[in-house]
Amino acid sequence: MAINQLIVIGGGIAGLTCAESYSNLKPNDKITILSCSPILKTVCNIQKISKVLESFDVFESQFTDIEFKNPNISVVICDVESIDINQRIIKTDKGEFKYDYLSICSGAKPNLIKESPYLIGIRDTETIVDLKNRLSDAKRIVLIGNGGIALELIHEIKGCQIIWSIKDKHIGNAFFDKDAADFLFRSKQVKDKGKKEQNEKEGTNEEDELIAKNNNTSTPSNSSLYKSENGSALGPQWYSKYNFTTSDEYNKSNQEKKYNFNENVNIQYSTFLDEIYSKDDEKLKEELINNNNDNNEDDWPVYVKLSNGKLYGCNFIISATGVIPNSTILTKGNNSNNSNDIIKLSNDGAIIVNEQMKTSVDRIYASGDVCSIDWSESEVWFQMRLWSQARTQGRYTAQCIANESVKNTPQHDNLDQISTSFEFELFAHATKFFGFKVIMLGLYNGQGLNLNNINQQQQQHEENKENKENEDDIKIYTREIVGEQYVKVILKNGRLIGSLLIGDTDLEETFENLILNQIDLSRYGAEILNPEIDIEDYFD
Ligand SMILES: Cc1cc2nc3c(=O)[nH]c(=O)nc-3n(C[C@H](O)[C@H](O)[C@H](O)COP(=O)(O)OP(=O)(O)OC[C@H]3O[C@@H](n4cnc5c(N)ncnc54)[C@H](O)[C@@H]3O)c2cc1C
Ligand SMILES: NC(=O)C1=CN([C@@H]2O[C@H](COP(=O)(O)OP(=O)(O)OC[C@H]3O[C@@H](n4cnc5c(N)ncnc54)[C@H](O)[C@@H]3O)[C@@H](O)[C@H]2O)C=CC1
Repeated sequence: MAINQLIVIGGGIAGLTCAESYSNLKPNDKITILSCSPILKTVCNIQKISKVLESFDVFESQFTDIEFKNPNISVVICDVESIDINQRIIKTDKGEFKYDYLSICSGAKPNLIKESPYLIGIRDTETIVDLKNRLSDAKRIVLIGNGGIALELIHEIKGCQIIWSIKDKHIGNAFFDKDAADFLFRSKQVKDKGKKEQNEKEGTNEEDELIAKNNNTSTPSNSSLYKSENGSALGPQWYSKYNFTTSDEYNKSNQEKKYNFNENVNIQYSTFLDEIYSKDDEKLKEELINNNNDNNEDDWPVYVKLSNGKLYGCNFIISATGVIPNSTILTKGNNSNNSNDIIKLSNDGAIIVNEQMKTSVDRIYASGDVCSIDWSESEVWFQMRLWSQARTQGRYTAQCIANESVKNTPQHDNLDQISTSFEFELFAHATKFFGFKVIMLGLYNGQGLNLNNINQQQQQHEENKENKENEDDIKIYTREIVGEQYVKVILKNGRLIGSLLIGDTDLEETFENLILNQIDLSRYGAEILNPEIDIEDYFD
């Protein structure tokens, strides 16, 4: 029986899941993980929320723990430089490695909008340590971006002013439409107010909680040995381990000024970052003369000019503006940047894989943030660069490689099936924003539908307080209790195709079943969201 050598590049969630799943499927094969970070990401405490939704914790494991647990896995800490696809050799700073099969799980890095020593991105533990250090004496920062990281940071960073520049008209555009974003925004204010009142009543304050939280902060590990490379992406609720209060505020035990979201966050809607000026930049002097100087009474190390002409001095800038897939390890030396390129990439630079997670090169597979998937035939699944998808893809890739390796051999019939393409049938994501549980199912935001129609319909909904059918036979129903929960469903031709659930709604399992079963719900109309009715009774 031939023993295959599988090489996995990357020790993030996709890489480790791929390596461990393959190890279970083919315990006699050899697996080598090449990672520039000695800290690998493992998943623990997996809890099934529904058929497709699960929550889990992500732990940082030493590579020696992984080798101990899986005798056929070895880990080499190295920097992969390029891949000779003809000789099937991987070139690294620690020498060359030959593979029979290769799984590229090299993740992504922050897409920084400008180069500046005052501008940082957030990805791994190291970048968080940098953020924490910079915050310790910061009075004002500028946050650019309106996606997952920005939403988390705006909720967590306390004690300094944040100028939040977003290119959209509402917050959280990467995840939410205006309706849902407004709900979150208003609910956060209600929640903050309630918390403040309760604290005052009980004589506790936010600082006590933060001190407790800070005491629990584990020593951050050095996640990457290579300065030029990033470590693995942080885990769910990564921020709960850290306290992002500036020491200035934090150390004043009897401070008068309490944190207040409205006062501390200045949102600049529909703006882009135009320029960054260091304080001794000649052009800055001109800008300061021309600009209304109200925002800049202090002397700041760096200044930011936004597209609306406003100039803000600040201590530093966070660019939370998406990611760039780490695909150059495969393209280097293989692509020449023309249409005949051997390695097929998507527009955003990710490695395109087919329905077997195989790249355009034989024996090379890819999964997680580095890959691009557009083969799913399901109308209600789409790719987003998330933990849950990286895990599913890593497992499915292991299955595909194992299937391929036993093709036309007697072992074929004995191979376990731990994953199928069914895992790409329904988009499902469970997370938390502003302290609220958030569940996204299917086309929860009307992705790929005629959004103008949907938006118009939502406007009508606001004006008329009733939903109307549009040309595409798409109906959107929403219900909300400010500060508690928000429920949105999207129906196409009477069938549920997406749902967004914020707060403890207990509806995830029911709606997931309704999307998967594609039952015609037309006759229920808006009743589908009537809280007096137990919707499950209808469909038992
Ligand atoms: C701050 C933050 C918060 C997030 N929060 C959530 C969340 O709440 N929920 C959610 O679902 N998703 C979240 N995500 C997204 C999620 O973390 C990623 O989608 C997921 O971790 C991707 O996993 P991956 O294994 O593909 O990549 P990564 O975790 O980036 O791992 C890539 C690995 O490849 C290695 N590597 C890269 N280049 C090389 C090289 N040349 N040589 C050797 N090794 C290399 C890296 O060291 C790393 O080990 C968050 C992301 C960030 C940055
Ligand atoms: N709870 C969760 O599920 C979380 C998931 N993540 C994931 O981590 C990854 C990284 O997060 P983010 O960086 O927040 O990416 P993101 O994709 O969530 O959001 C990127 C944001 O940057 C904006 N943007 C892009 N280019 C810009 C430019 N030039 N100027 C101004 N704005 C620009 C986009 O409009 C968008 O609002 C994403 O894949 C995200 O899905 C991150 C945090 C939390």
